[in-house]
Amino acid sequence: MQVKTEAALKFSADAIPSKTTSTSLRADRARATHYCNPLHVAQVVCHRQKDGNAEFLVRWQKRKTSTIPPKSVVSWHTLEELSACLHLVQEYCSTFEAPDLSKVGNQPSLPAITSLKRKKPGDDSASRDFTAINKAFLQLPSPSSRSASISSLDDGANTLARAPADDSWLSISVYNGLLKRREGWITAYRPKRQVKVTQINAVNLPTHEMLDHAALHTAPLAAAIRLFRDKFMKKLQAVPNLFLENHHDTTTPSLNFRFISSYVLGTDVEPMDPDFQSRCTLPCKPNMGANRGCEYTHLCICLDQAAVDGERLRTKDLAMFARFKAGDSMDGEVVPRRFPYSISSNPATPPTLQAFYREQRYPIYECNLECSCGPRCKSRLVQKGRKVPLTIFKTDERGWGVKCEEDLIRGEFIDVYLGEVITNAEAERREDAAGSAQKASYLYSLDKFAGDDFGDVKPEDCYIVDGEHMGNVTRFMNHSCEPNCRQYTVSYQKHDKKIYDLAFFAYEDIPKGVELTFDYMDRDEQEEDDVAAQRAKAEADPENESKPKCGCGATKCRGYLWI
Ligand SMILES: C[S@@+](CC[C@H](N)C(=O)[O-])C[C@H]1O[C@@H](n2cnc3c(N)ncnc32)[C@H](O)[C@@H]1O
Repeated sequence: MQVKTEAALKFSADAIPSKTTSTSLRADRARATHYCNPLHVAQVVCHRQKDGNAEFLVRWQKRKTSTIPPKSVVSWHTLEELSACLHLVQEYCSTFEAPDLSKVGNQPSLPAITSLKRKKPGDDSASRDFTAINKAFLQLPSPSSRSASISSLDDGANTLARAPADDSWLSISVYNGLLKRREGWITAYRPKRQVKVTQINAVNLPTHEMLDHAALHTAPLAAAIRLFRDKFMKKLQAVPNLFLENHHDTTTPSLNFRFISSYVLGTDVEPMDPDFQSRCTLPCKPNMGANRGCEYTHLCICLDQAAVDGERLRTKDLAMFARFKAGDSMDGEVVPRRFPYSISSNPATPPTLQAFYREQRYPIYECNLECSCGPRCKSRLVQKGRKVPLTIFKTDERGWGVKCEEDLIRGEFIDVYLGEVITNAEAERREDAAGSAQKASYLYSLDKFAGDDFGDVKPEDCYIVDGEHMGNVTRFMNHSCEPNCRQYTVSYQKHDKKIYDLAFFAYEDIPKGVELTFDYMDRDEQEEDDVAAQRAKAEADPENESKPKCGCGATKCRGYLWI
């Protein structure tokens, strides 16, 4: 049996087994206890080619309680050792230009890739320039205190860079000795025999030499890219009727994303007490209405807050109809109400959102688990989940997008937006942490009822859905100023104005394969001239300079995403 030695943990190049021969398999096993824990890895900084394989330079999280000299420790690791942190390797690899598909094919299992190129700064939102990497890597002291002489870590454990005379050097040096596993952490280790701990200055990590080497040796990244794809496909397989398509490059959506099937409630997010759940009782009963659901449009308590059916009210009570037309509130009045969905007698035709709801954006109240009606009730649709087959696909210039594999008819339900439900304060904290980098945004406010007539939900108390790291397919839907889908509020618990569903319906007939989009600002339709004037004004305003530009290409494009 292979005995684990401290030498095996050395983070010089020689310590990393790279070939799976019978002896190196044993070596792999010996290293198995040193698989990198994602909680301890801060960032993947650079890569190099070693014996034809890629190795990645990893920066470890700083250990608050550590008294061991290095405040930042880096080490080289194989893909295998980084198998639990592949999303960090993927983030690093996204700083390289995707390879030409005509050379590498587009199969789920990719052949070796030879044309990866380091992206030029500003190529797209995912690209980072090297200065940015360096800055993120260390909280740098002022440039004047940096060492003028930087050695490459490629030189191995004996590299010693000349340090500047001031004390700042201590906090920026990188221990380059042995690593040891201690209390679940991988820490720098100073063997007793070792008289002098070798350190290198890490002010400019990755060094220019490392960057040059990485730019020249991109071929081994093909193995990493293949792994990203395989791992994402595994996540996708757990979601019915969902596919991935990429005819542009070999990238895969972020591995730091988990598909979920319902909201995940964050800290301090409280759903309403189920005891206050309003529900329909008698005369509603399961499977009434010729097996097509509830027919009690003026008695069902669940329709209390539904839209008033003006046409039927006119035939029933002219005086009341006049009040309704004059804009009086019909809350609490026994009047005919409208079911939100039309159910066709043809089972091949999907249910659709009634025109009134589609145009007026009236909140939809569906029956809930406590209701007396059965599963066929007309007021149950969104809660039954997505039925249409969707594909996440790579767009020309807007990252990933979503399309449907079948024709959609106007008013057809697509899916809800899911994610982690967080407080406003937490959303602000996350936005601040993301900084000014032009990152994609996945925050969706649950503010439909903020400042409504009852005034019981203040804007600052609204919750926010964050779909960045957990969510579902709709988190990949892009914005258009002339969208073909719209988002509607769907509630099961009428009194809970803070947690409800954000449901997407087709706003027009959408042929199969057309990208599904919605308006991130949820604006009503405007005249073309008004939009053009608005766009010209926005473009002239220096405050908008750093705002993300819209690439929807619509005639009525407002120019910016959030404007
Ligand atoms: C909810 S995500 C949509 C999915 C995203 N494309 C992706 O690849 O993950 C929102 C982000 O997508 C990009 N995006 C969406 N619509 C866009 C548009 N019309 N023009 C430019 N970028 C857009 C922006 O980066 C935005 O912050």
